[in-house]
Amino acid sequence: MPAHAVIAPADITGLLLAGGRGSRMGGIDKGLQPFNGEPLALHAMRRLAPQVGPLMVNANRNLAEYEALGVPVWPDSLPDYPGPLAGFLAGLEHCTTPWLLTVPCDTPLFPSDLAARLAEAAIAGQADIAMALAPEATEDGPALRPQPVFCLLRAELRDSLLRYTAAGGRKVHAWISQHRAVHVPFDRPGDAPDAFFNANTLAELHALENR
Ligand SMILES: Nc1nc2c(ncn2[C@@H]2O[C@H](COP(=O)(O)OP(=O)(O)OP(=O)(O)O)[C@@H](O)[C@H]2O)c(=O)[nH]1
Ligand SMILES: [Mg+2]
Repeated sequence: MPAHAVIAPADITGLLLAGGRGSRMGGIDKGLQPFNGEPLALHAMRRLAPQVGPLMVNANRNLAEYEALGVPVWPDSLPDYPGPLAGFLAGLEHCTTPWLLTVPCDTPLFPSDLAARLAEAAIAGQADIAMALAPEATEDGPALRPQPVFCLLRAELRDSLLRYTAAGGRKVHAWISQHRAVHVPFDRPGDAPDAFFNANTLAELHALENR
């Protein structure tokens, strides 16, 4: 790859991951839950759209409601809610751009420069995957934690992920570690410290609304 290569937004398909069970929310469809009066999925799509070219949604329930967002909706091809890698796979199976960017449906404040910074790091590191790192509070103070569902993936990884999941693999980190990956910290001065706050429970969702 030439050193001056860049990844343009049009080279990236944005994939909203909304295919989980939402069990910590009582089994409801997380992406359709209202956040400040509008579905979480709509907030995420609005933030994602200016950063990428094509958009798609991965969902396994209420497909018509996701289709109302006006973008293609793809369910998992793997049965039984095997986890986020099933969403990655659904995205890679339908992606026609060289890169795919995944974002989850439950993190409405994710950075507006997510795609640009992951893309820059992927090129600089000649990587096939770029994953976000975000500051999180721990007992020993703030630490940078991987955000495995915020991933920029080269579309050519599809066959690798097909093989990994067909063999029963379910762990995002284990699959990613088979590839050339870079980690991209989002803790610069000016980065919002709560950009990667996600809502797993309704209480967390309401707390996030009131920030
Ligand atoms: N396609 C697909 N996506 C999933 C699956 N499990 C989780 N995800 C997505 O991965 C992201 C992070 O998952 P979680 O925060 O654990 O969401 P969840 O699995 O719906 O919620 P819990 O059941 O409470 O764990 C979310 O965007 C989910 O929609 C799955 O089995 N299939
Ligand atoms: Mg889960």
